[in-house]
Amino acid sequence: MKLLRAAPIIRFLIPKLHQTMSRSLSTGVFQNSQPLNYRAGGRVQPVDSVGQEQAYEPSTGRVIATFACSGEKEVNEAIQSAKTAFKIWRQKSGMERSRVLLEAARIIRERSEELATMETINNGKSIFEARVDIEISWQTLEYYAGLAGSMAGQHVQLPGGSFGYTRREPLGVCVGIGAWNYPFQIACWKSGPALACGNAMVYKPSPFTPITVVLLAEIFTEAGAPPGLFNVVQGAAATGEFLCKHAEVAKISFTGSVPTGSKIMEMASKGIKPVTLELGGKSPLIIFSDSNFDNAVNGALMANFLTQGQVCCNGTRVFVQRDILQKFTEEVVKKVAKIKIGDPLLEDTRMGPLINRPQLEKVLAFVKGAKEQVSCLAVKMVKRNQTAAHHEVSLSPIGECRDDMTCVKEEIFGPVMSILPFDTEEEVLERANNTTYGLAAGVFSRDIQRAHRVAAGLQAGMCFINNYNVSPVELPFGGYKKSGFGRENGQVAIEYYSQLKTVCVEMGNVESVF
Ligand SMILES: NC(=O)c1ccc[n+]([C@@H]2O[C@H](COP(=O)([O-])OP(=O)(O)OC[C@H]3O[C@@H](n4cnc5c(N)ncnc54)[C@H](O)[C@@H]3O)[C@@H](O)[C@H]2O)c1
Ligand SMILES: O=CCc1c[nH]c2ccc(O)cc12
Repeated sequence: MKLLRAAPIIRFLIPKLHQTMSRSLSTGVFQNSQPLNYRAGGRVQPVDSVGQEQAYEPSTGRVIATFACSGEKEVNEAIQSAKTAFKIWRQKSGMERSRVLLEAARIIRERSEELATMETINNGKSIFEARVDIEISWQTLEYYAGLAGSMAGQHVQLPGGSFGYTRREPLGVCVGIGAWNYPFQIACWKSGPALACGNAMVYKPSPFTPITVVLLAEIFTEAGAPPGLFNVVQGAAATGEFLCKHAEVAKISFTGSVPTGSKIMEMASKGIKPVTLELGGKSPLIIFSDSNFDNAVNGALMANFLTQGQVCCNGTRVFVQRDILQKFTEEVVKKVAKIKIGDPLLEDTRMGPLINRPQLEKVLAFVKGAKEQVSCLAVKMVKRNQTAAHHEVSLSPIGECRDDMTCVKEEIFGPVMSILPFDTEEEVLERANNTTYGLAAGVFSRDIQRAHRVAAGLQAGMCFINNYNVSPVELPFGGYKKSGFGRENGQVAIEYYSQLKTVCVEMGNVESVF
């Protein structure tokens, strides 16, 4: 992961434009006062609703936004708005689309500090990490802007001078449904390739993190996107279902849990809609004793503790070769104890609060269960109660776990690392693959043949060798098995947001057999 310096941002000197969002915000101050739905190029209140949600600032437990969940009529309004924009956008050349995406990327870069601050306030991740998320976000738009101008088909010569060619065409109105752990970034991972291909999008963020995706919508408009190209509806499951069941939606790209992914696929199947499913994981990280020890320890930390451990591809099952197990565990415990937990807007904080209290309770229940399952368990537990209700994090690298423990089998989505000893390559590969998930995996070894052999044998869509949790936009990302299908990022994402038309051209006369 590239680390960013805190750059002074000129935007903060222009309070008129972005008054409510400036980096001068400290924890406990922000209060949303604007509509959080976005369609036809502006913020709107939904025309109907299915209940109400509240979004929190995790580090204080304060309600920062109260909003109506979009009902069926509002969802339809957003889709109609997207349809209108699609008619214009699909006619644009790749280079014209590219210019809009590049301008959006430029604005995001210019407003990075403000966007990162809002992401931190609403999600709880450290400002240090949020800056990286925003950097990856504008890079994503730049990357797909770069591809937009060169999307092309194939020319195929046929007998007698006839020929055929293929055209890569947009799908239409695409729906994006996102999770709360990377609110802004997930919206860019979906909208970047979708818009580059000529589609329009209606996006629904998680009700826990409704704020920053609306800023993205405003940025697209400011960058020159036709009104309605990128729309936002807010809400939870019911709103999501209206989107998935709508007859005029051409594609659904979903990021979230396996159970919800399964429901999305079922709804999409009724309308024969293609889906991309970016789901959960319980990924293995294999550390051989010939690894560079310090890199392996750092890799394990990167694999487990970013965004308070709430990362889909985290390498939470850390298999360590037995001869270095003790040294490795001691070093991890030592380094974990030094992780600076606290107010996520402070410069030196590296770990903020979990997203909310139910998530915290869930994580703590896993840790409690793990302690009960193994008598000689070495649990390093740092628990700091801050003044506010949600500001609590448990860091628990658990020594000498067994494969059959609940905390080893199930996705926890919190800062909990399970350390599992192993002896041989064959054994560890079998154990690493013994899961219904297949999102990511990692291997640390100095033996390059072994590293590549193990990567080839791992049943996971994203494999890291001698690093973990770096996600350059140039590389495709997505799961095997129950972790989903389809890919985000990389050139291949274009295939998931476009359809291929074949045109067959006759240059001679029609010879009828009748
Ligand atoms: N593979 C990836 O890229 C990736 C990235 C981030 C998170 N995740 C996974 O996401 C999960 C955590 O996120 P979460 O708690 O937000 O997941 P979730 O499945 O509860 O919710 C995800 C989104 O789906 C919506 N939703 C819920 N029920 C729905 C329904 N019936 N129809 C339509 N939409 C519905 C939610 O409102 C939210 O916007 C973890 O399992 C994590 O691994 C995966
Ligand atoms: O929580 C998931 C994190 C993640 C890291 N890199 C990528 C790339 C594409 C995604 O859809 C998710 C992720």
